[in-house]
Amino acid sequence: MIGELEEKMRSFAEELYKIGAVKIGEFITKMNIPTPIYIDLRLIVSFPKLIELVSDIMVEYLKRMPQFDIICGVPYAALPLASALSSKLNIPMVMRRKEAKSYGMRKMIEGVYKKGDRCLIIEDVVTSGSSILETFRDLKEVGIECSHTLILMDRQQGGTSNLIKEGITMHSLLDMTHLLKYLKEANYIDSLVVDKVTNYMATTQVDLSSTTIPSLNRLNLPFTERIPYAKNCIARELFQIMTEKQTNLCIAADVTKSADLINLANQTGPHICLFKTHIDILDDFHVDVIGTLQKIAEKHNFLLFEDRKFSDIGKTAQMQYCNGMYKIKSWAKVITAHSLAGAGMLDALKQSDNGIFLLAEISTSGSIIDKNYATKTTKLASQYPDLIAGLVCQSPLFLSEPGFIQLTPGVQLDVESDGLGQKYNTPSAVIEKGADIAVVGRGITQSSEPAVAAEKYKRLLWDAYLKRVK
Ligand SMILES: O=c1ccn([C@@H]2O[C@H](COP(=O)(O)O)[C@@H](O)[C@H]2O)c(=O)[nH]1
Repeated sequence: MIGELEEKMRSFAEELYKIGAVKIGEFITKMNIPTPIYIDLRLIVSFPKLIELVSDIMVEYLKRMPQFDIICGVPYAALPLASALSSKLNIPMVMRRKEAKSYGMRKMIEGVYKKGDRCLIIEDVVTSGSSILETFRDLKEVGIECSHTLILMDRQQGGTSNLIKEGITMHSLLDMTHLLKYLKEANYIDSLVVDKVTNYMATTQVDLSSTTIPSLNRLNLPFTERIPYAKNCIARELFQIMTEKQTNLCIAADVTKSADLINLANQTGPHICLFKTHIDILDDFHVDVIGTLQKIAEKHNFLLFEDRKFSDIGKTAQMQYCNGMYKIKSWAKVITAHSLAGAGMLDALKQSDNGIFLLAEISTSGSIIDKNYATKTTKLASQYPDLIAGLVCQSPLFLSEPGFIQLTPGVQLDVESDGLGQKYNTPSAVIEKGADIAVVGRGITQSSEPAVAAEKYKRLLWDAYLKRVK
């Protein structure tokens, strides 16, 4: 920090808080570490006056630094800052691509430069410094020299020392200690938050030379701790419901009469987090059934889930989802899809408030799905974290992605198969094999007392989950 710029930085810190760029809560960093504070400086593009203020401060700061021939912003968040600075100082800018183009010159650095040019790297927020190093390496590759970086905000978690090891001096306008100080003095945060963040910074220093990035195993994490990792709204809601109701039971309500379906929802409602339907097996479907199910779902706090297993080209899948007599989109926020049609179909099914469980494995003997298909499905899911709530599978395919949910069907006590290929496991066996939510159908629907059976499955599944996360 530089003394005379302090007042400007204080008002900058307060402005950041006012526009919502400083968030207090539970978040996940790029390094997959939970954090109680998140700084989102990408927001400032929407506040031209703030860009103006910060680029003025940068210009002041640069008066004390060596001369540079070019400026490069770390993509993408720092690009508007670098470009504002470039025009204020009349120093040319170059741009680093995140990925090389698949056509043309395949250049990683765009713009006009020559070997030996001295470049100043601009970044918004630094935790470990890893993003600056990626940019630095690409610039070095084409002969551009960089030994300084000017950043807006240092989270003080090891960035300075990681960069200096590579010969880069980091200059920051603001650091976490000062941000907390200014916000506390302006009464935006209290000392509890200051202590929590300070303690967090002290215990989460990142040394890039020795770091194996902390890998998380979702099987050991309680559902509440997985909420911040979940990017899909339905996954977050399910973690919440499961925790509140202490149930990870999904009923497969495979009955063919509407009255039976409604009875099942009423009886099992208190014990389930998801009510899974195959709406097209009802002999007497009428839209009123949906309204009734919605009321019961609201009363007992569970979600309606249509196991439609979409698998067609995008356009057809979209019509199957939105149109026809079932109008699935209007009531089932949770649906299933096969992964075989790929990204186009997922784009077609995407809504802002829905969640898809992708089928990576199937619980029936003789299935032609193999390991390769399951792995590709997992990969596809990671490309759509906003849309995918989880995977339908029989084994723990994704361990280090705690934001996804493993949904496992084929669960029944005392029965191994149904004679038509379905394979069953016990509640404790599926939880051990990574299930977060277990689907039980005939184990409940064919019981003489579905409510009692549901309660029993609920207890067995929840106990097995508690044992796993202990
Ligand atoms: O791999 C899968 C995917 C989906 N299911 C569905 O789950 C239920 C299972 O019912 P049970 O009576 O418990 O056998 C059913 O609706 C299937 O369509 C599955 O079994 N396996």
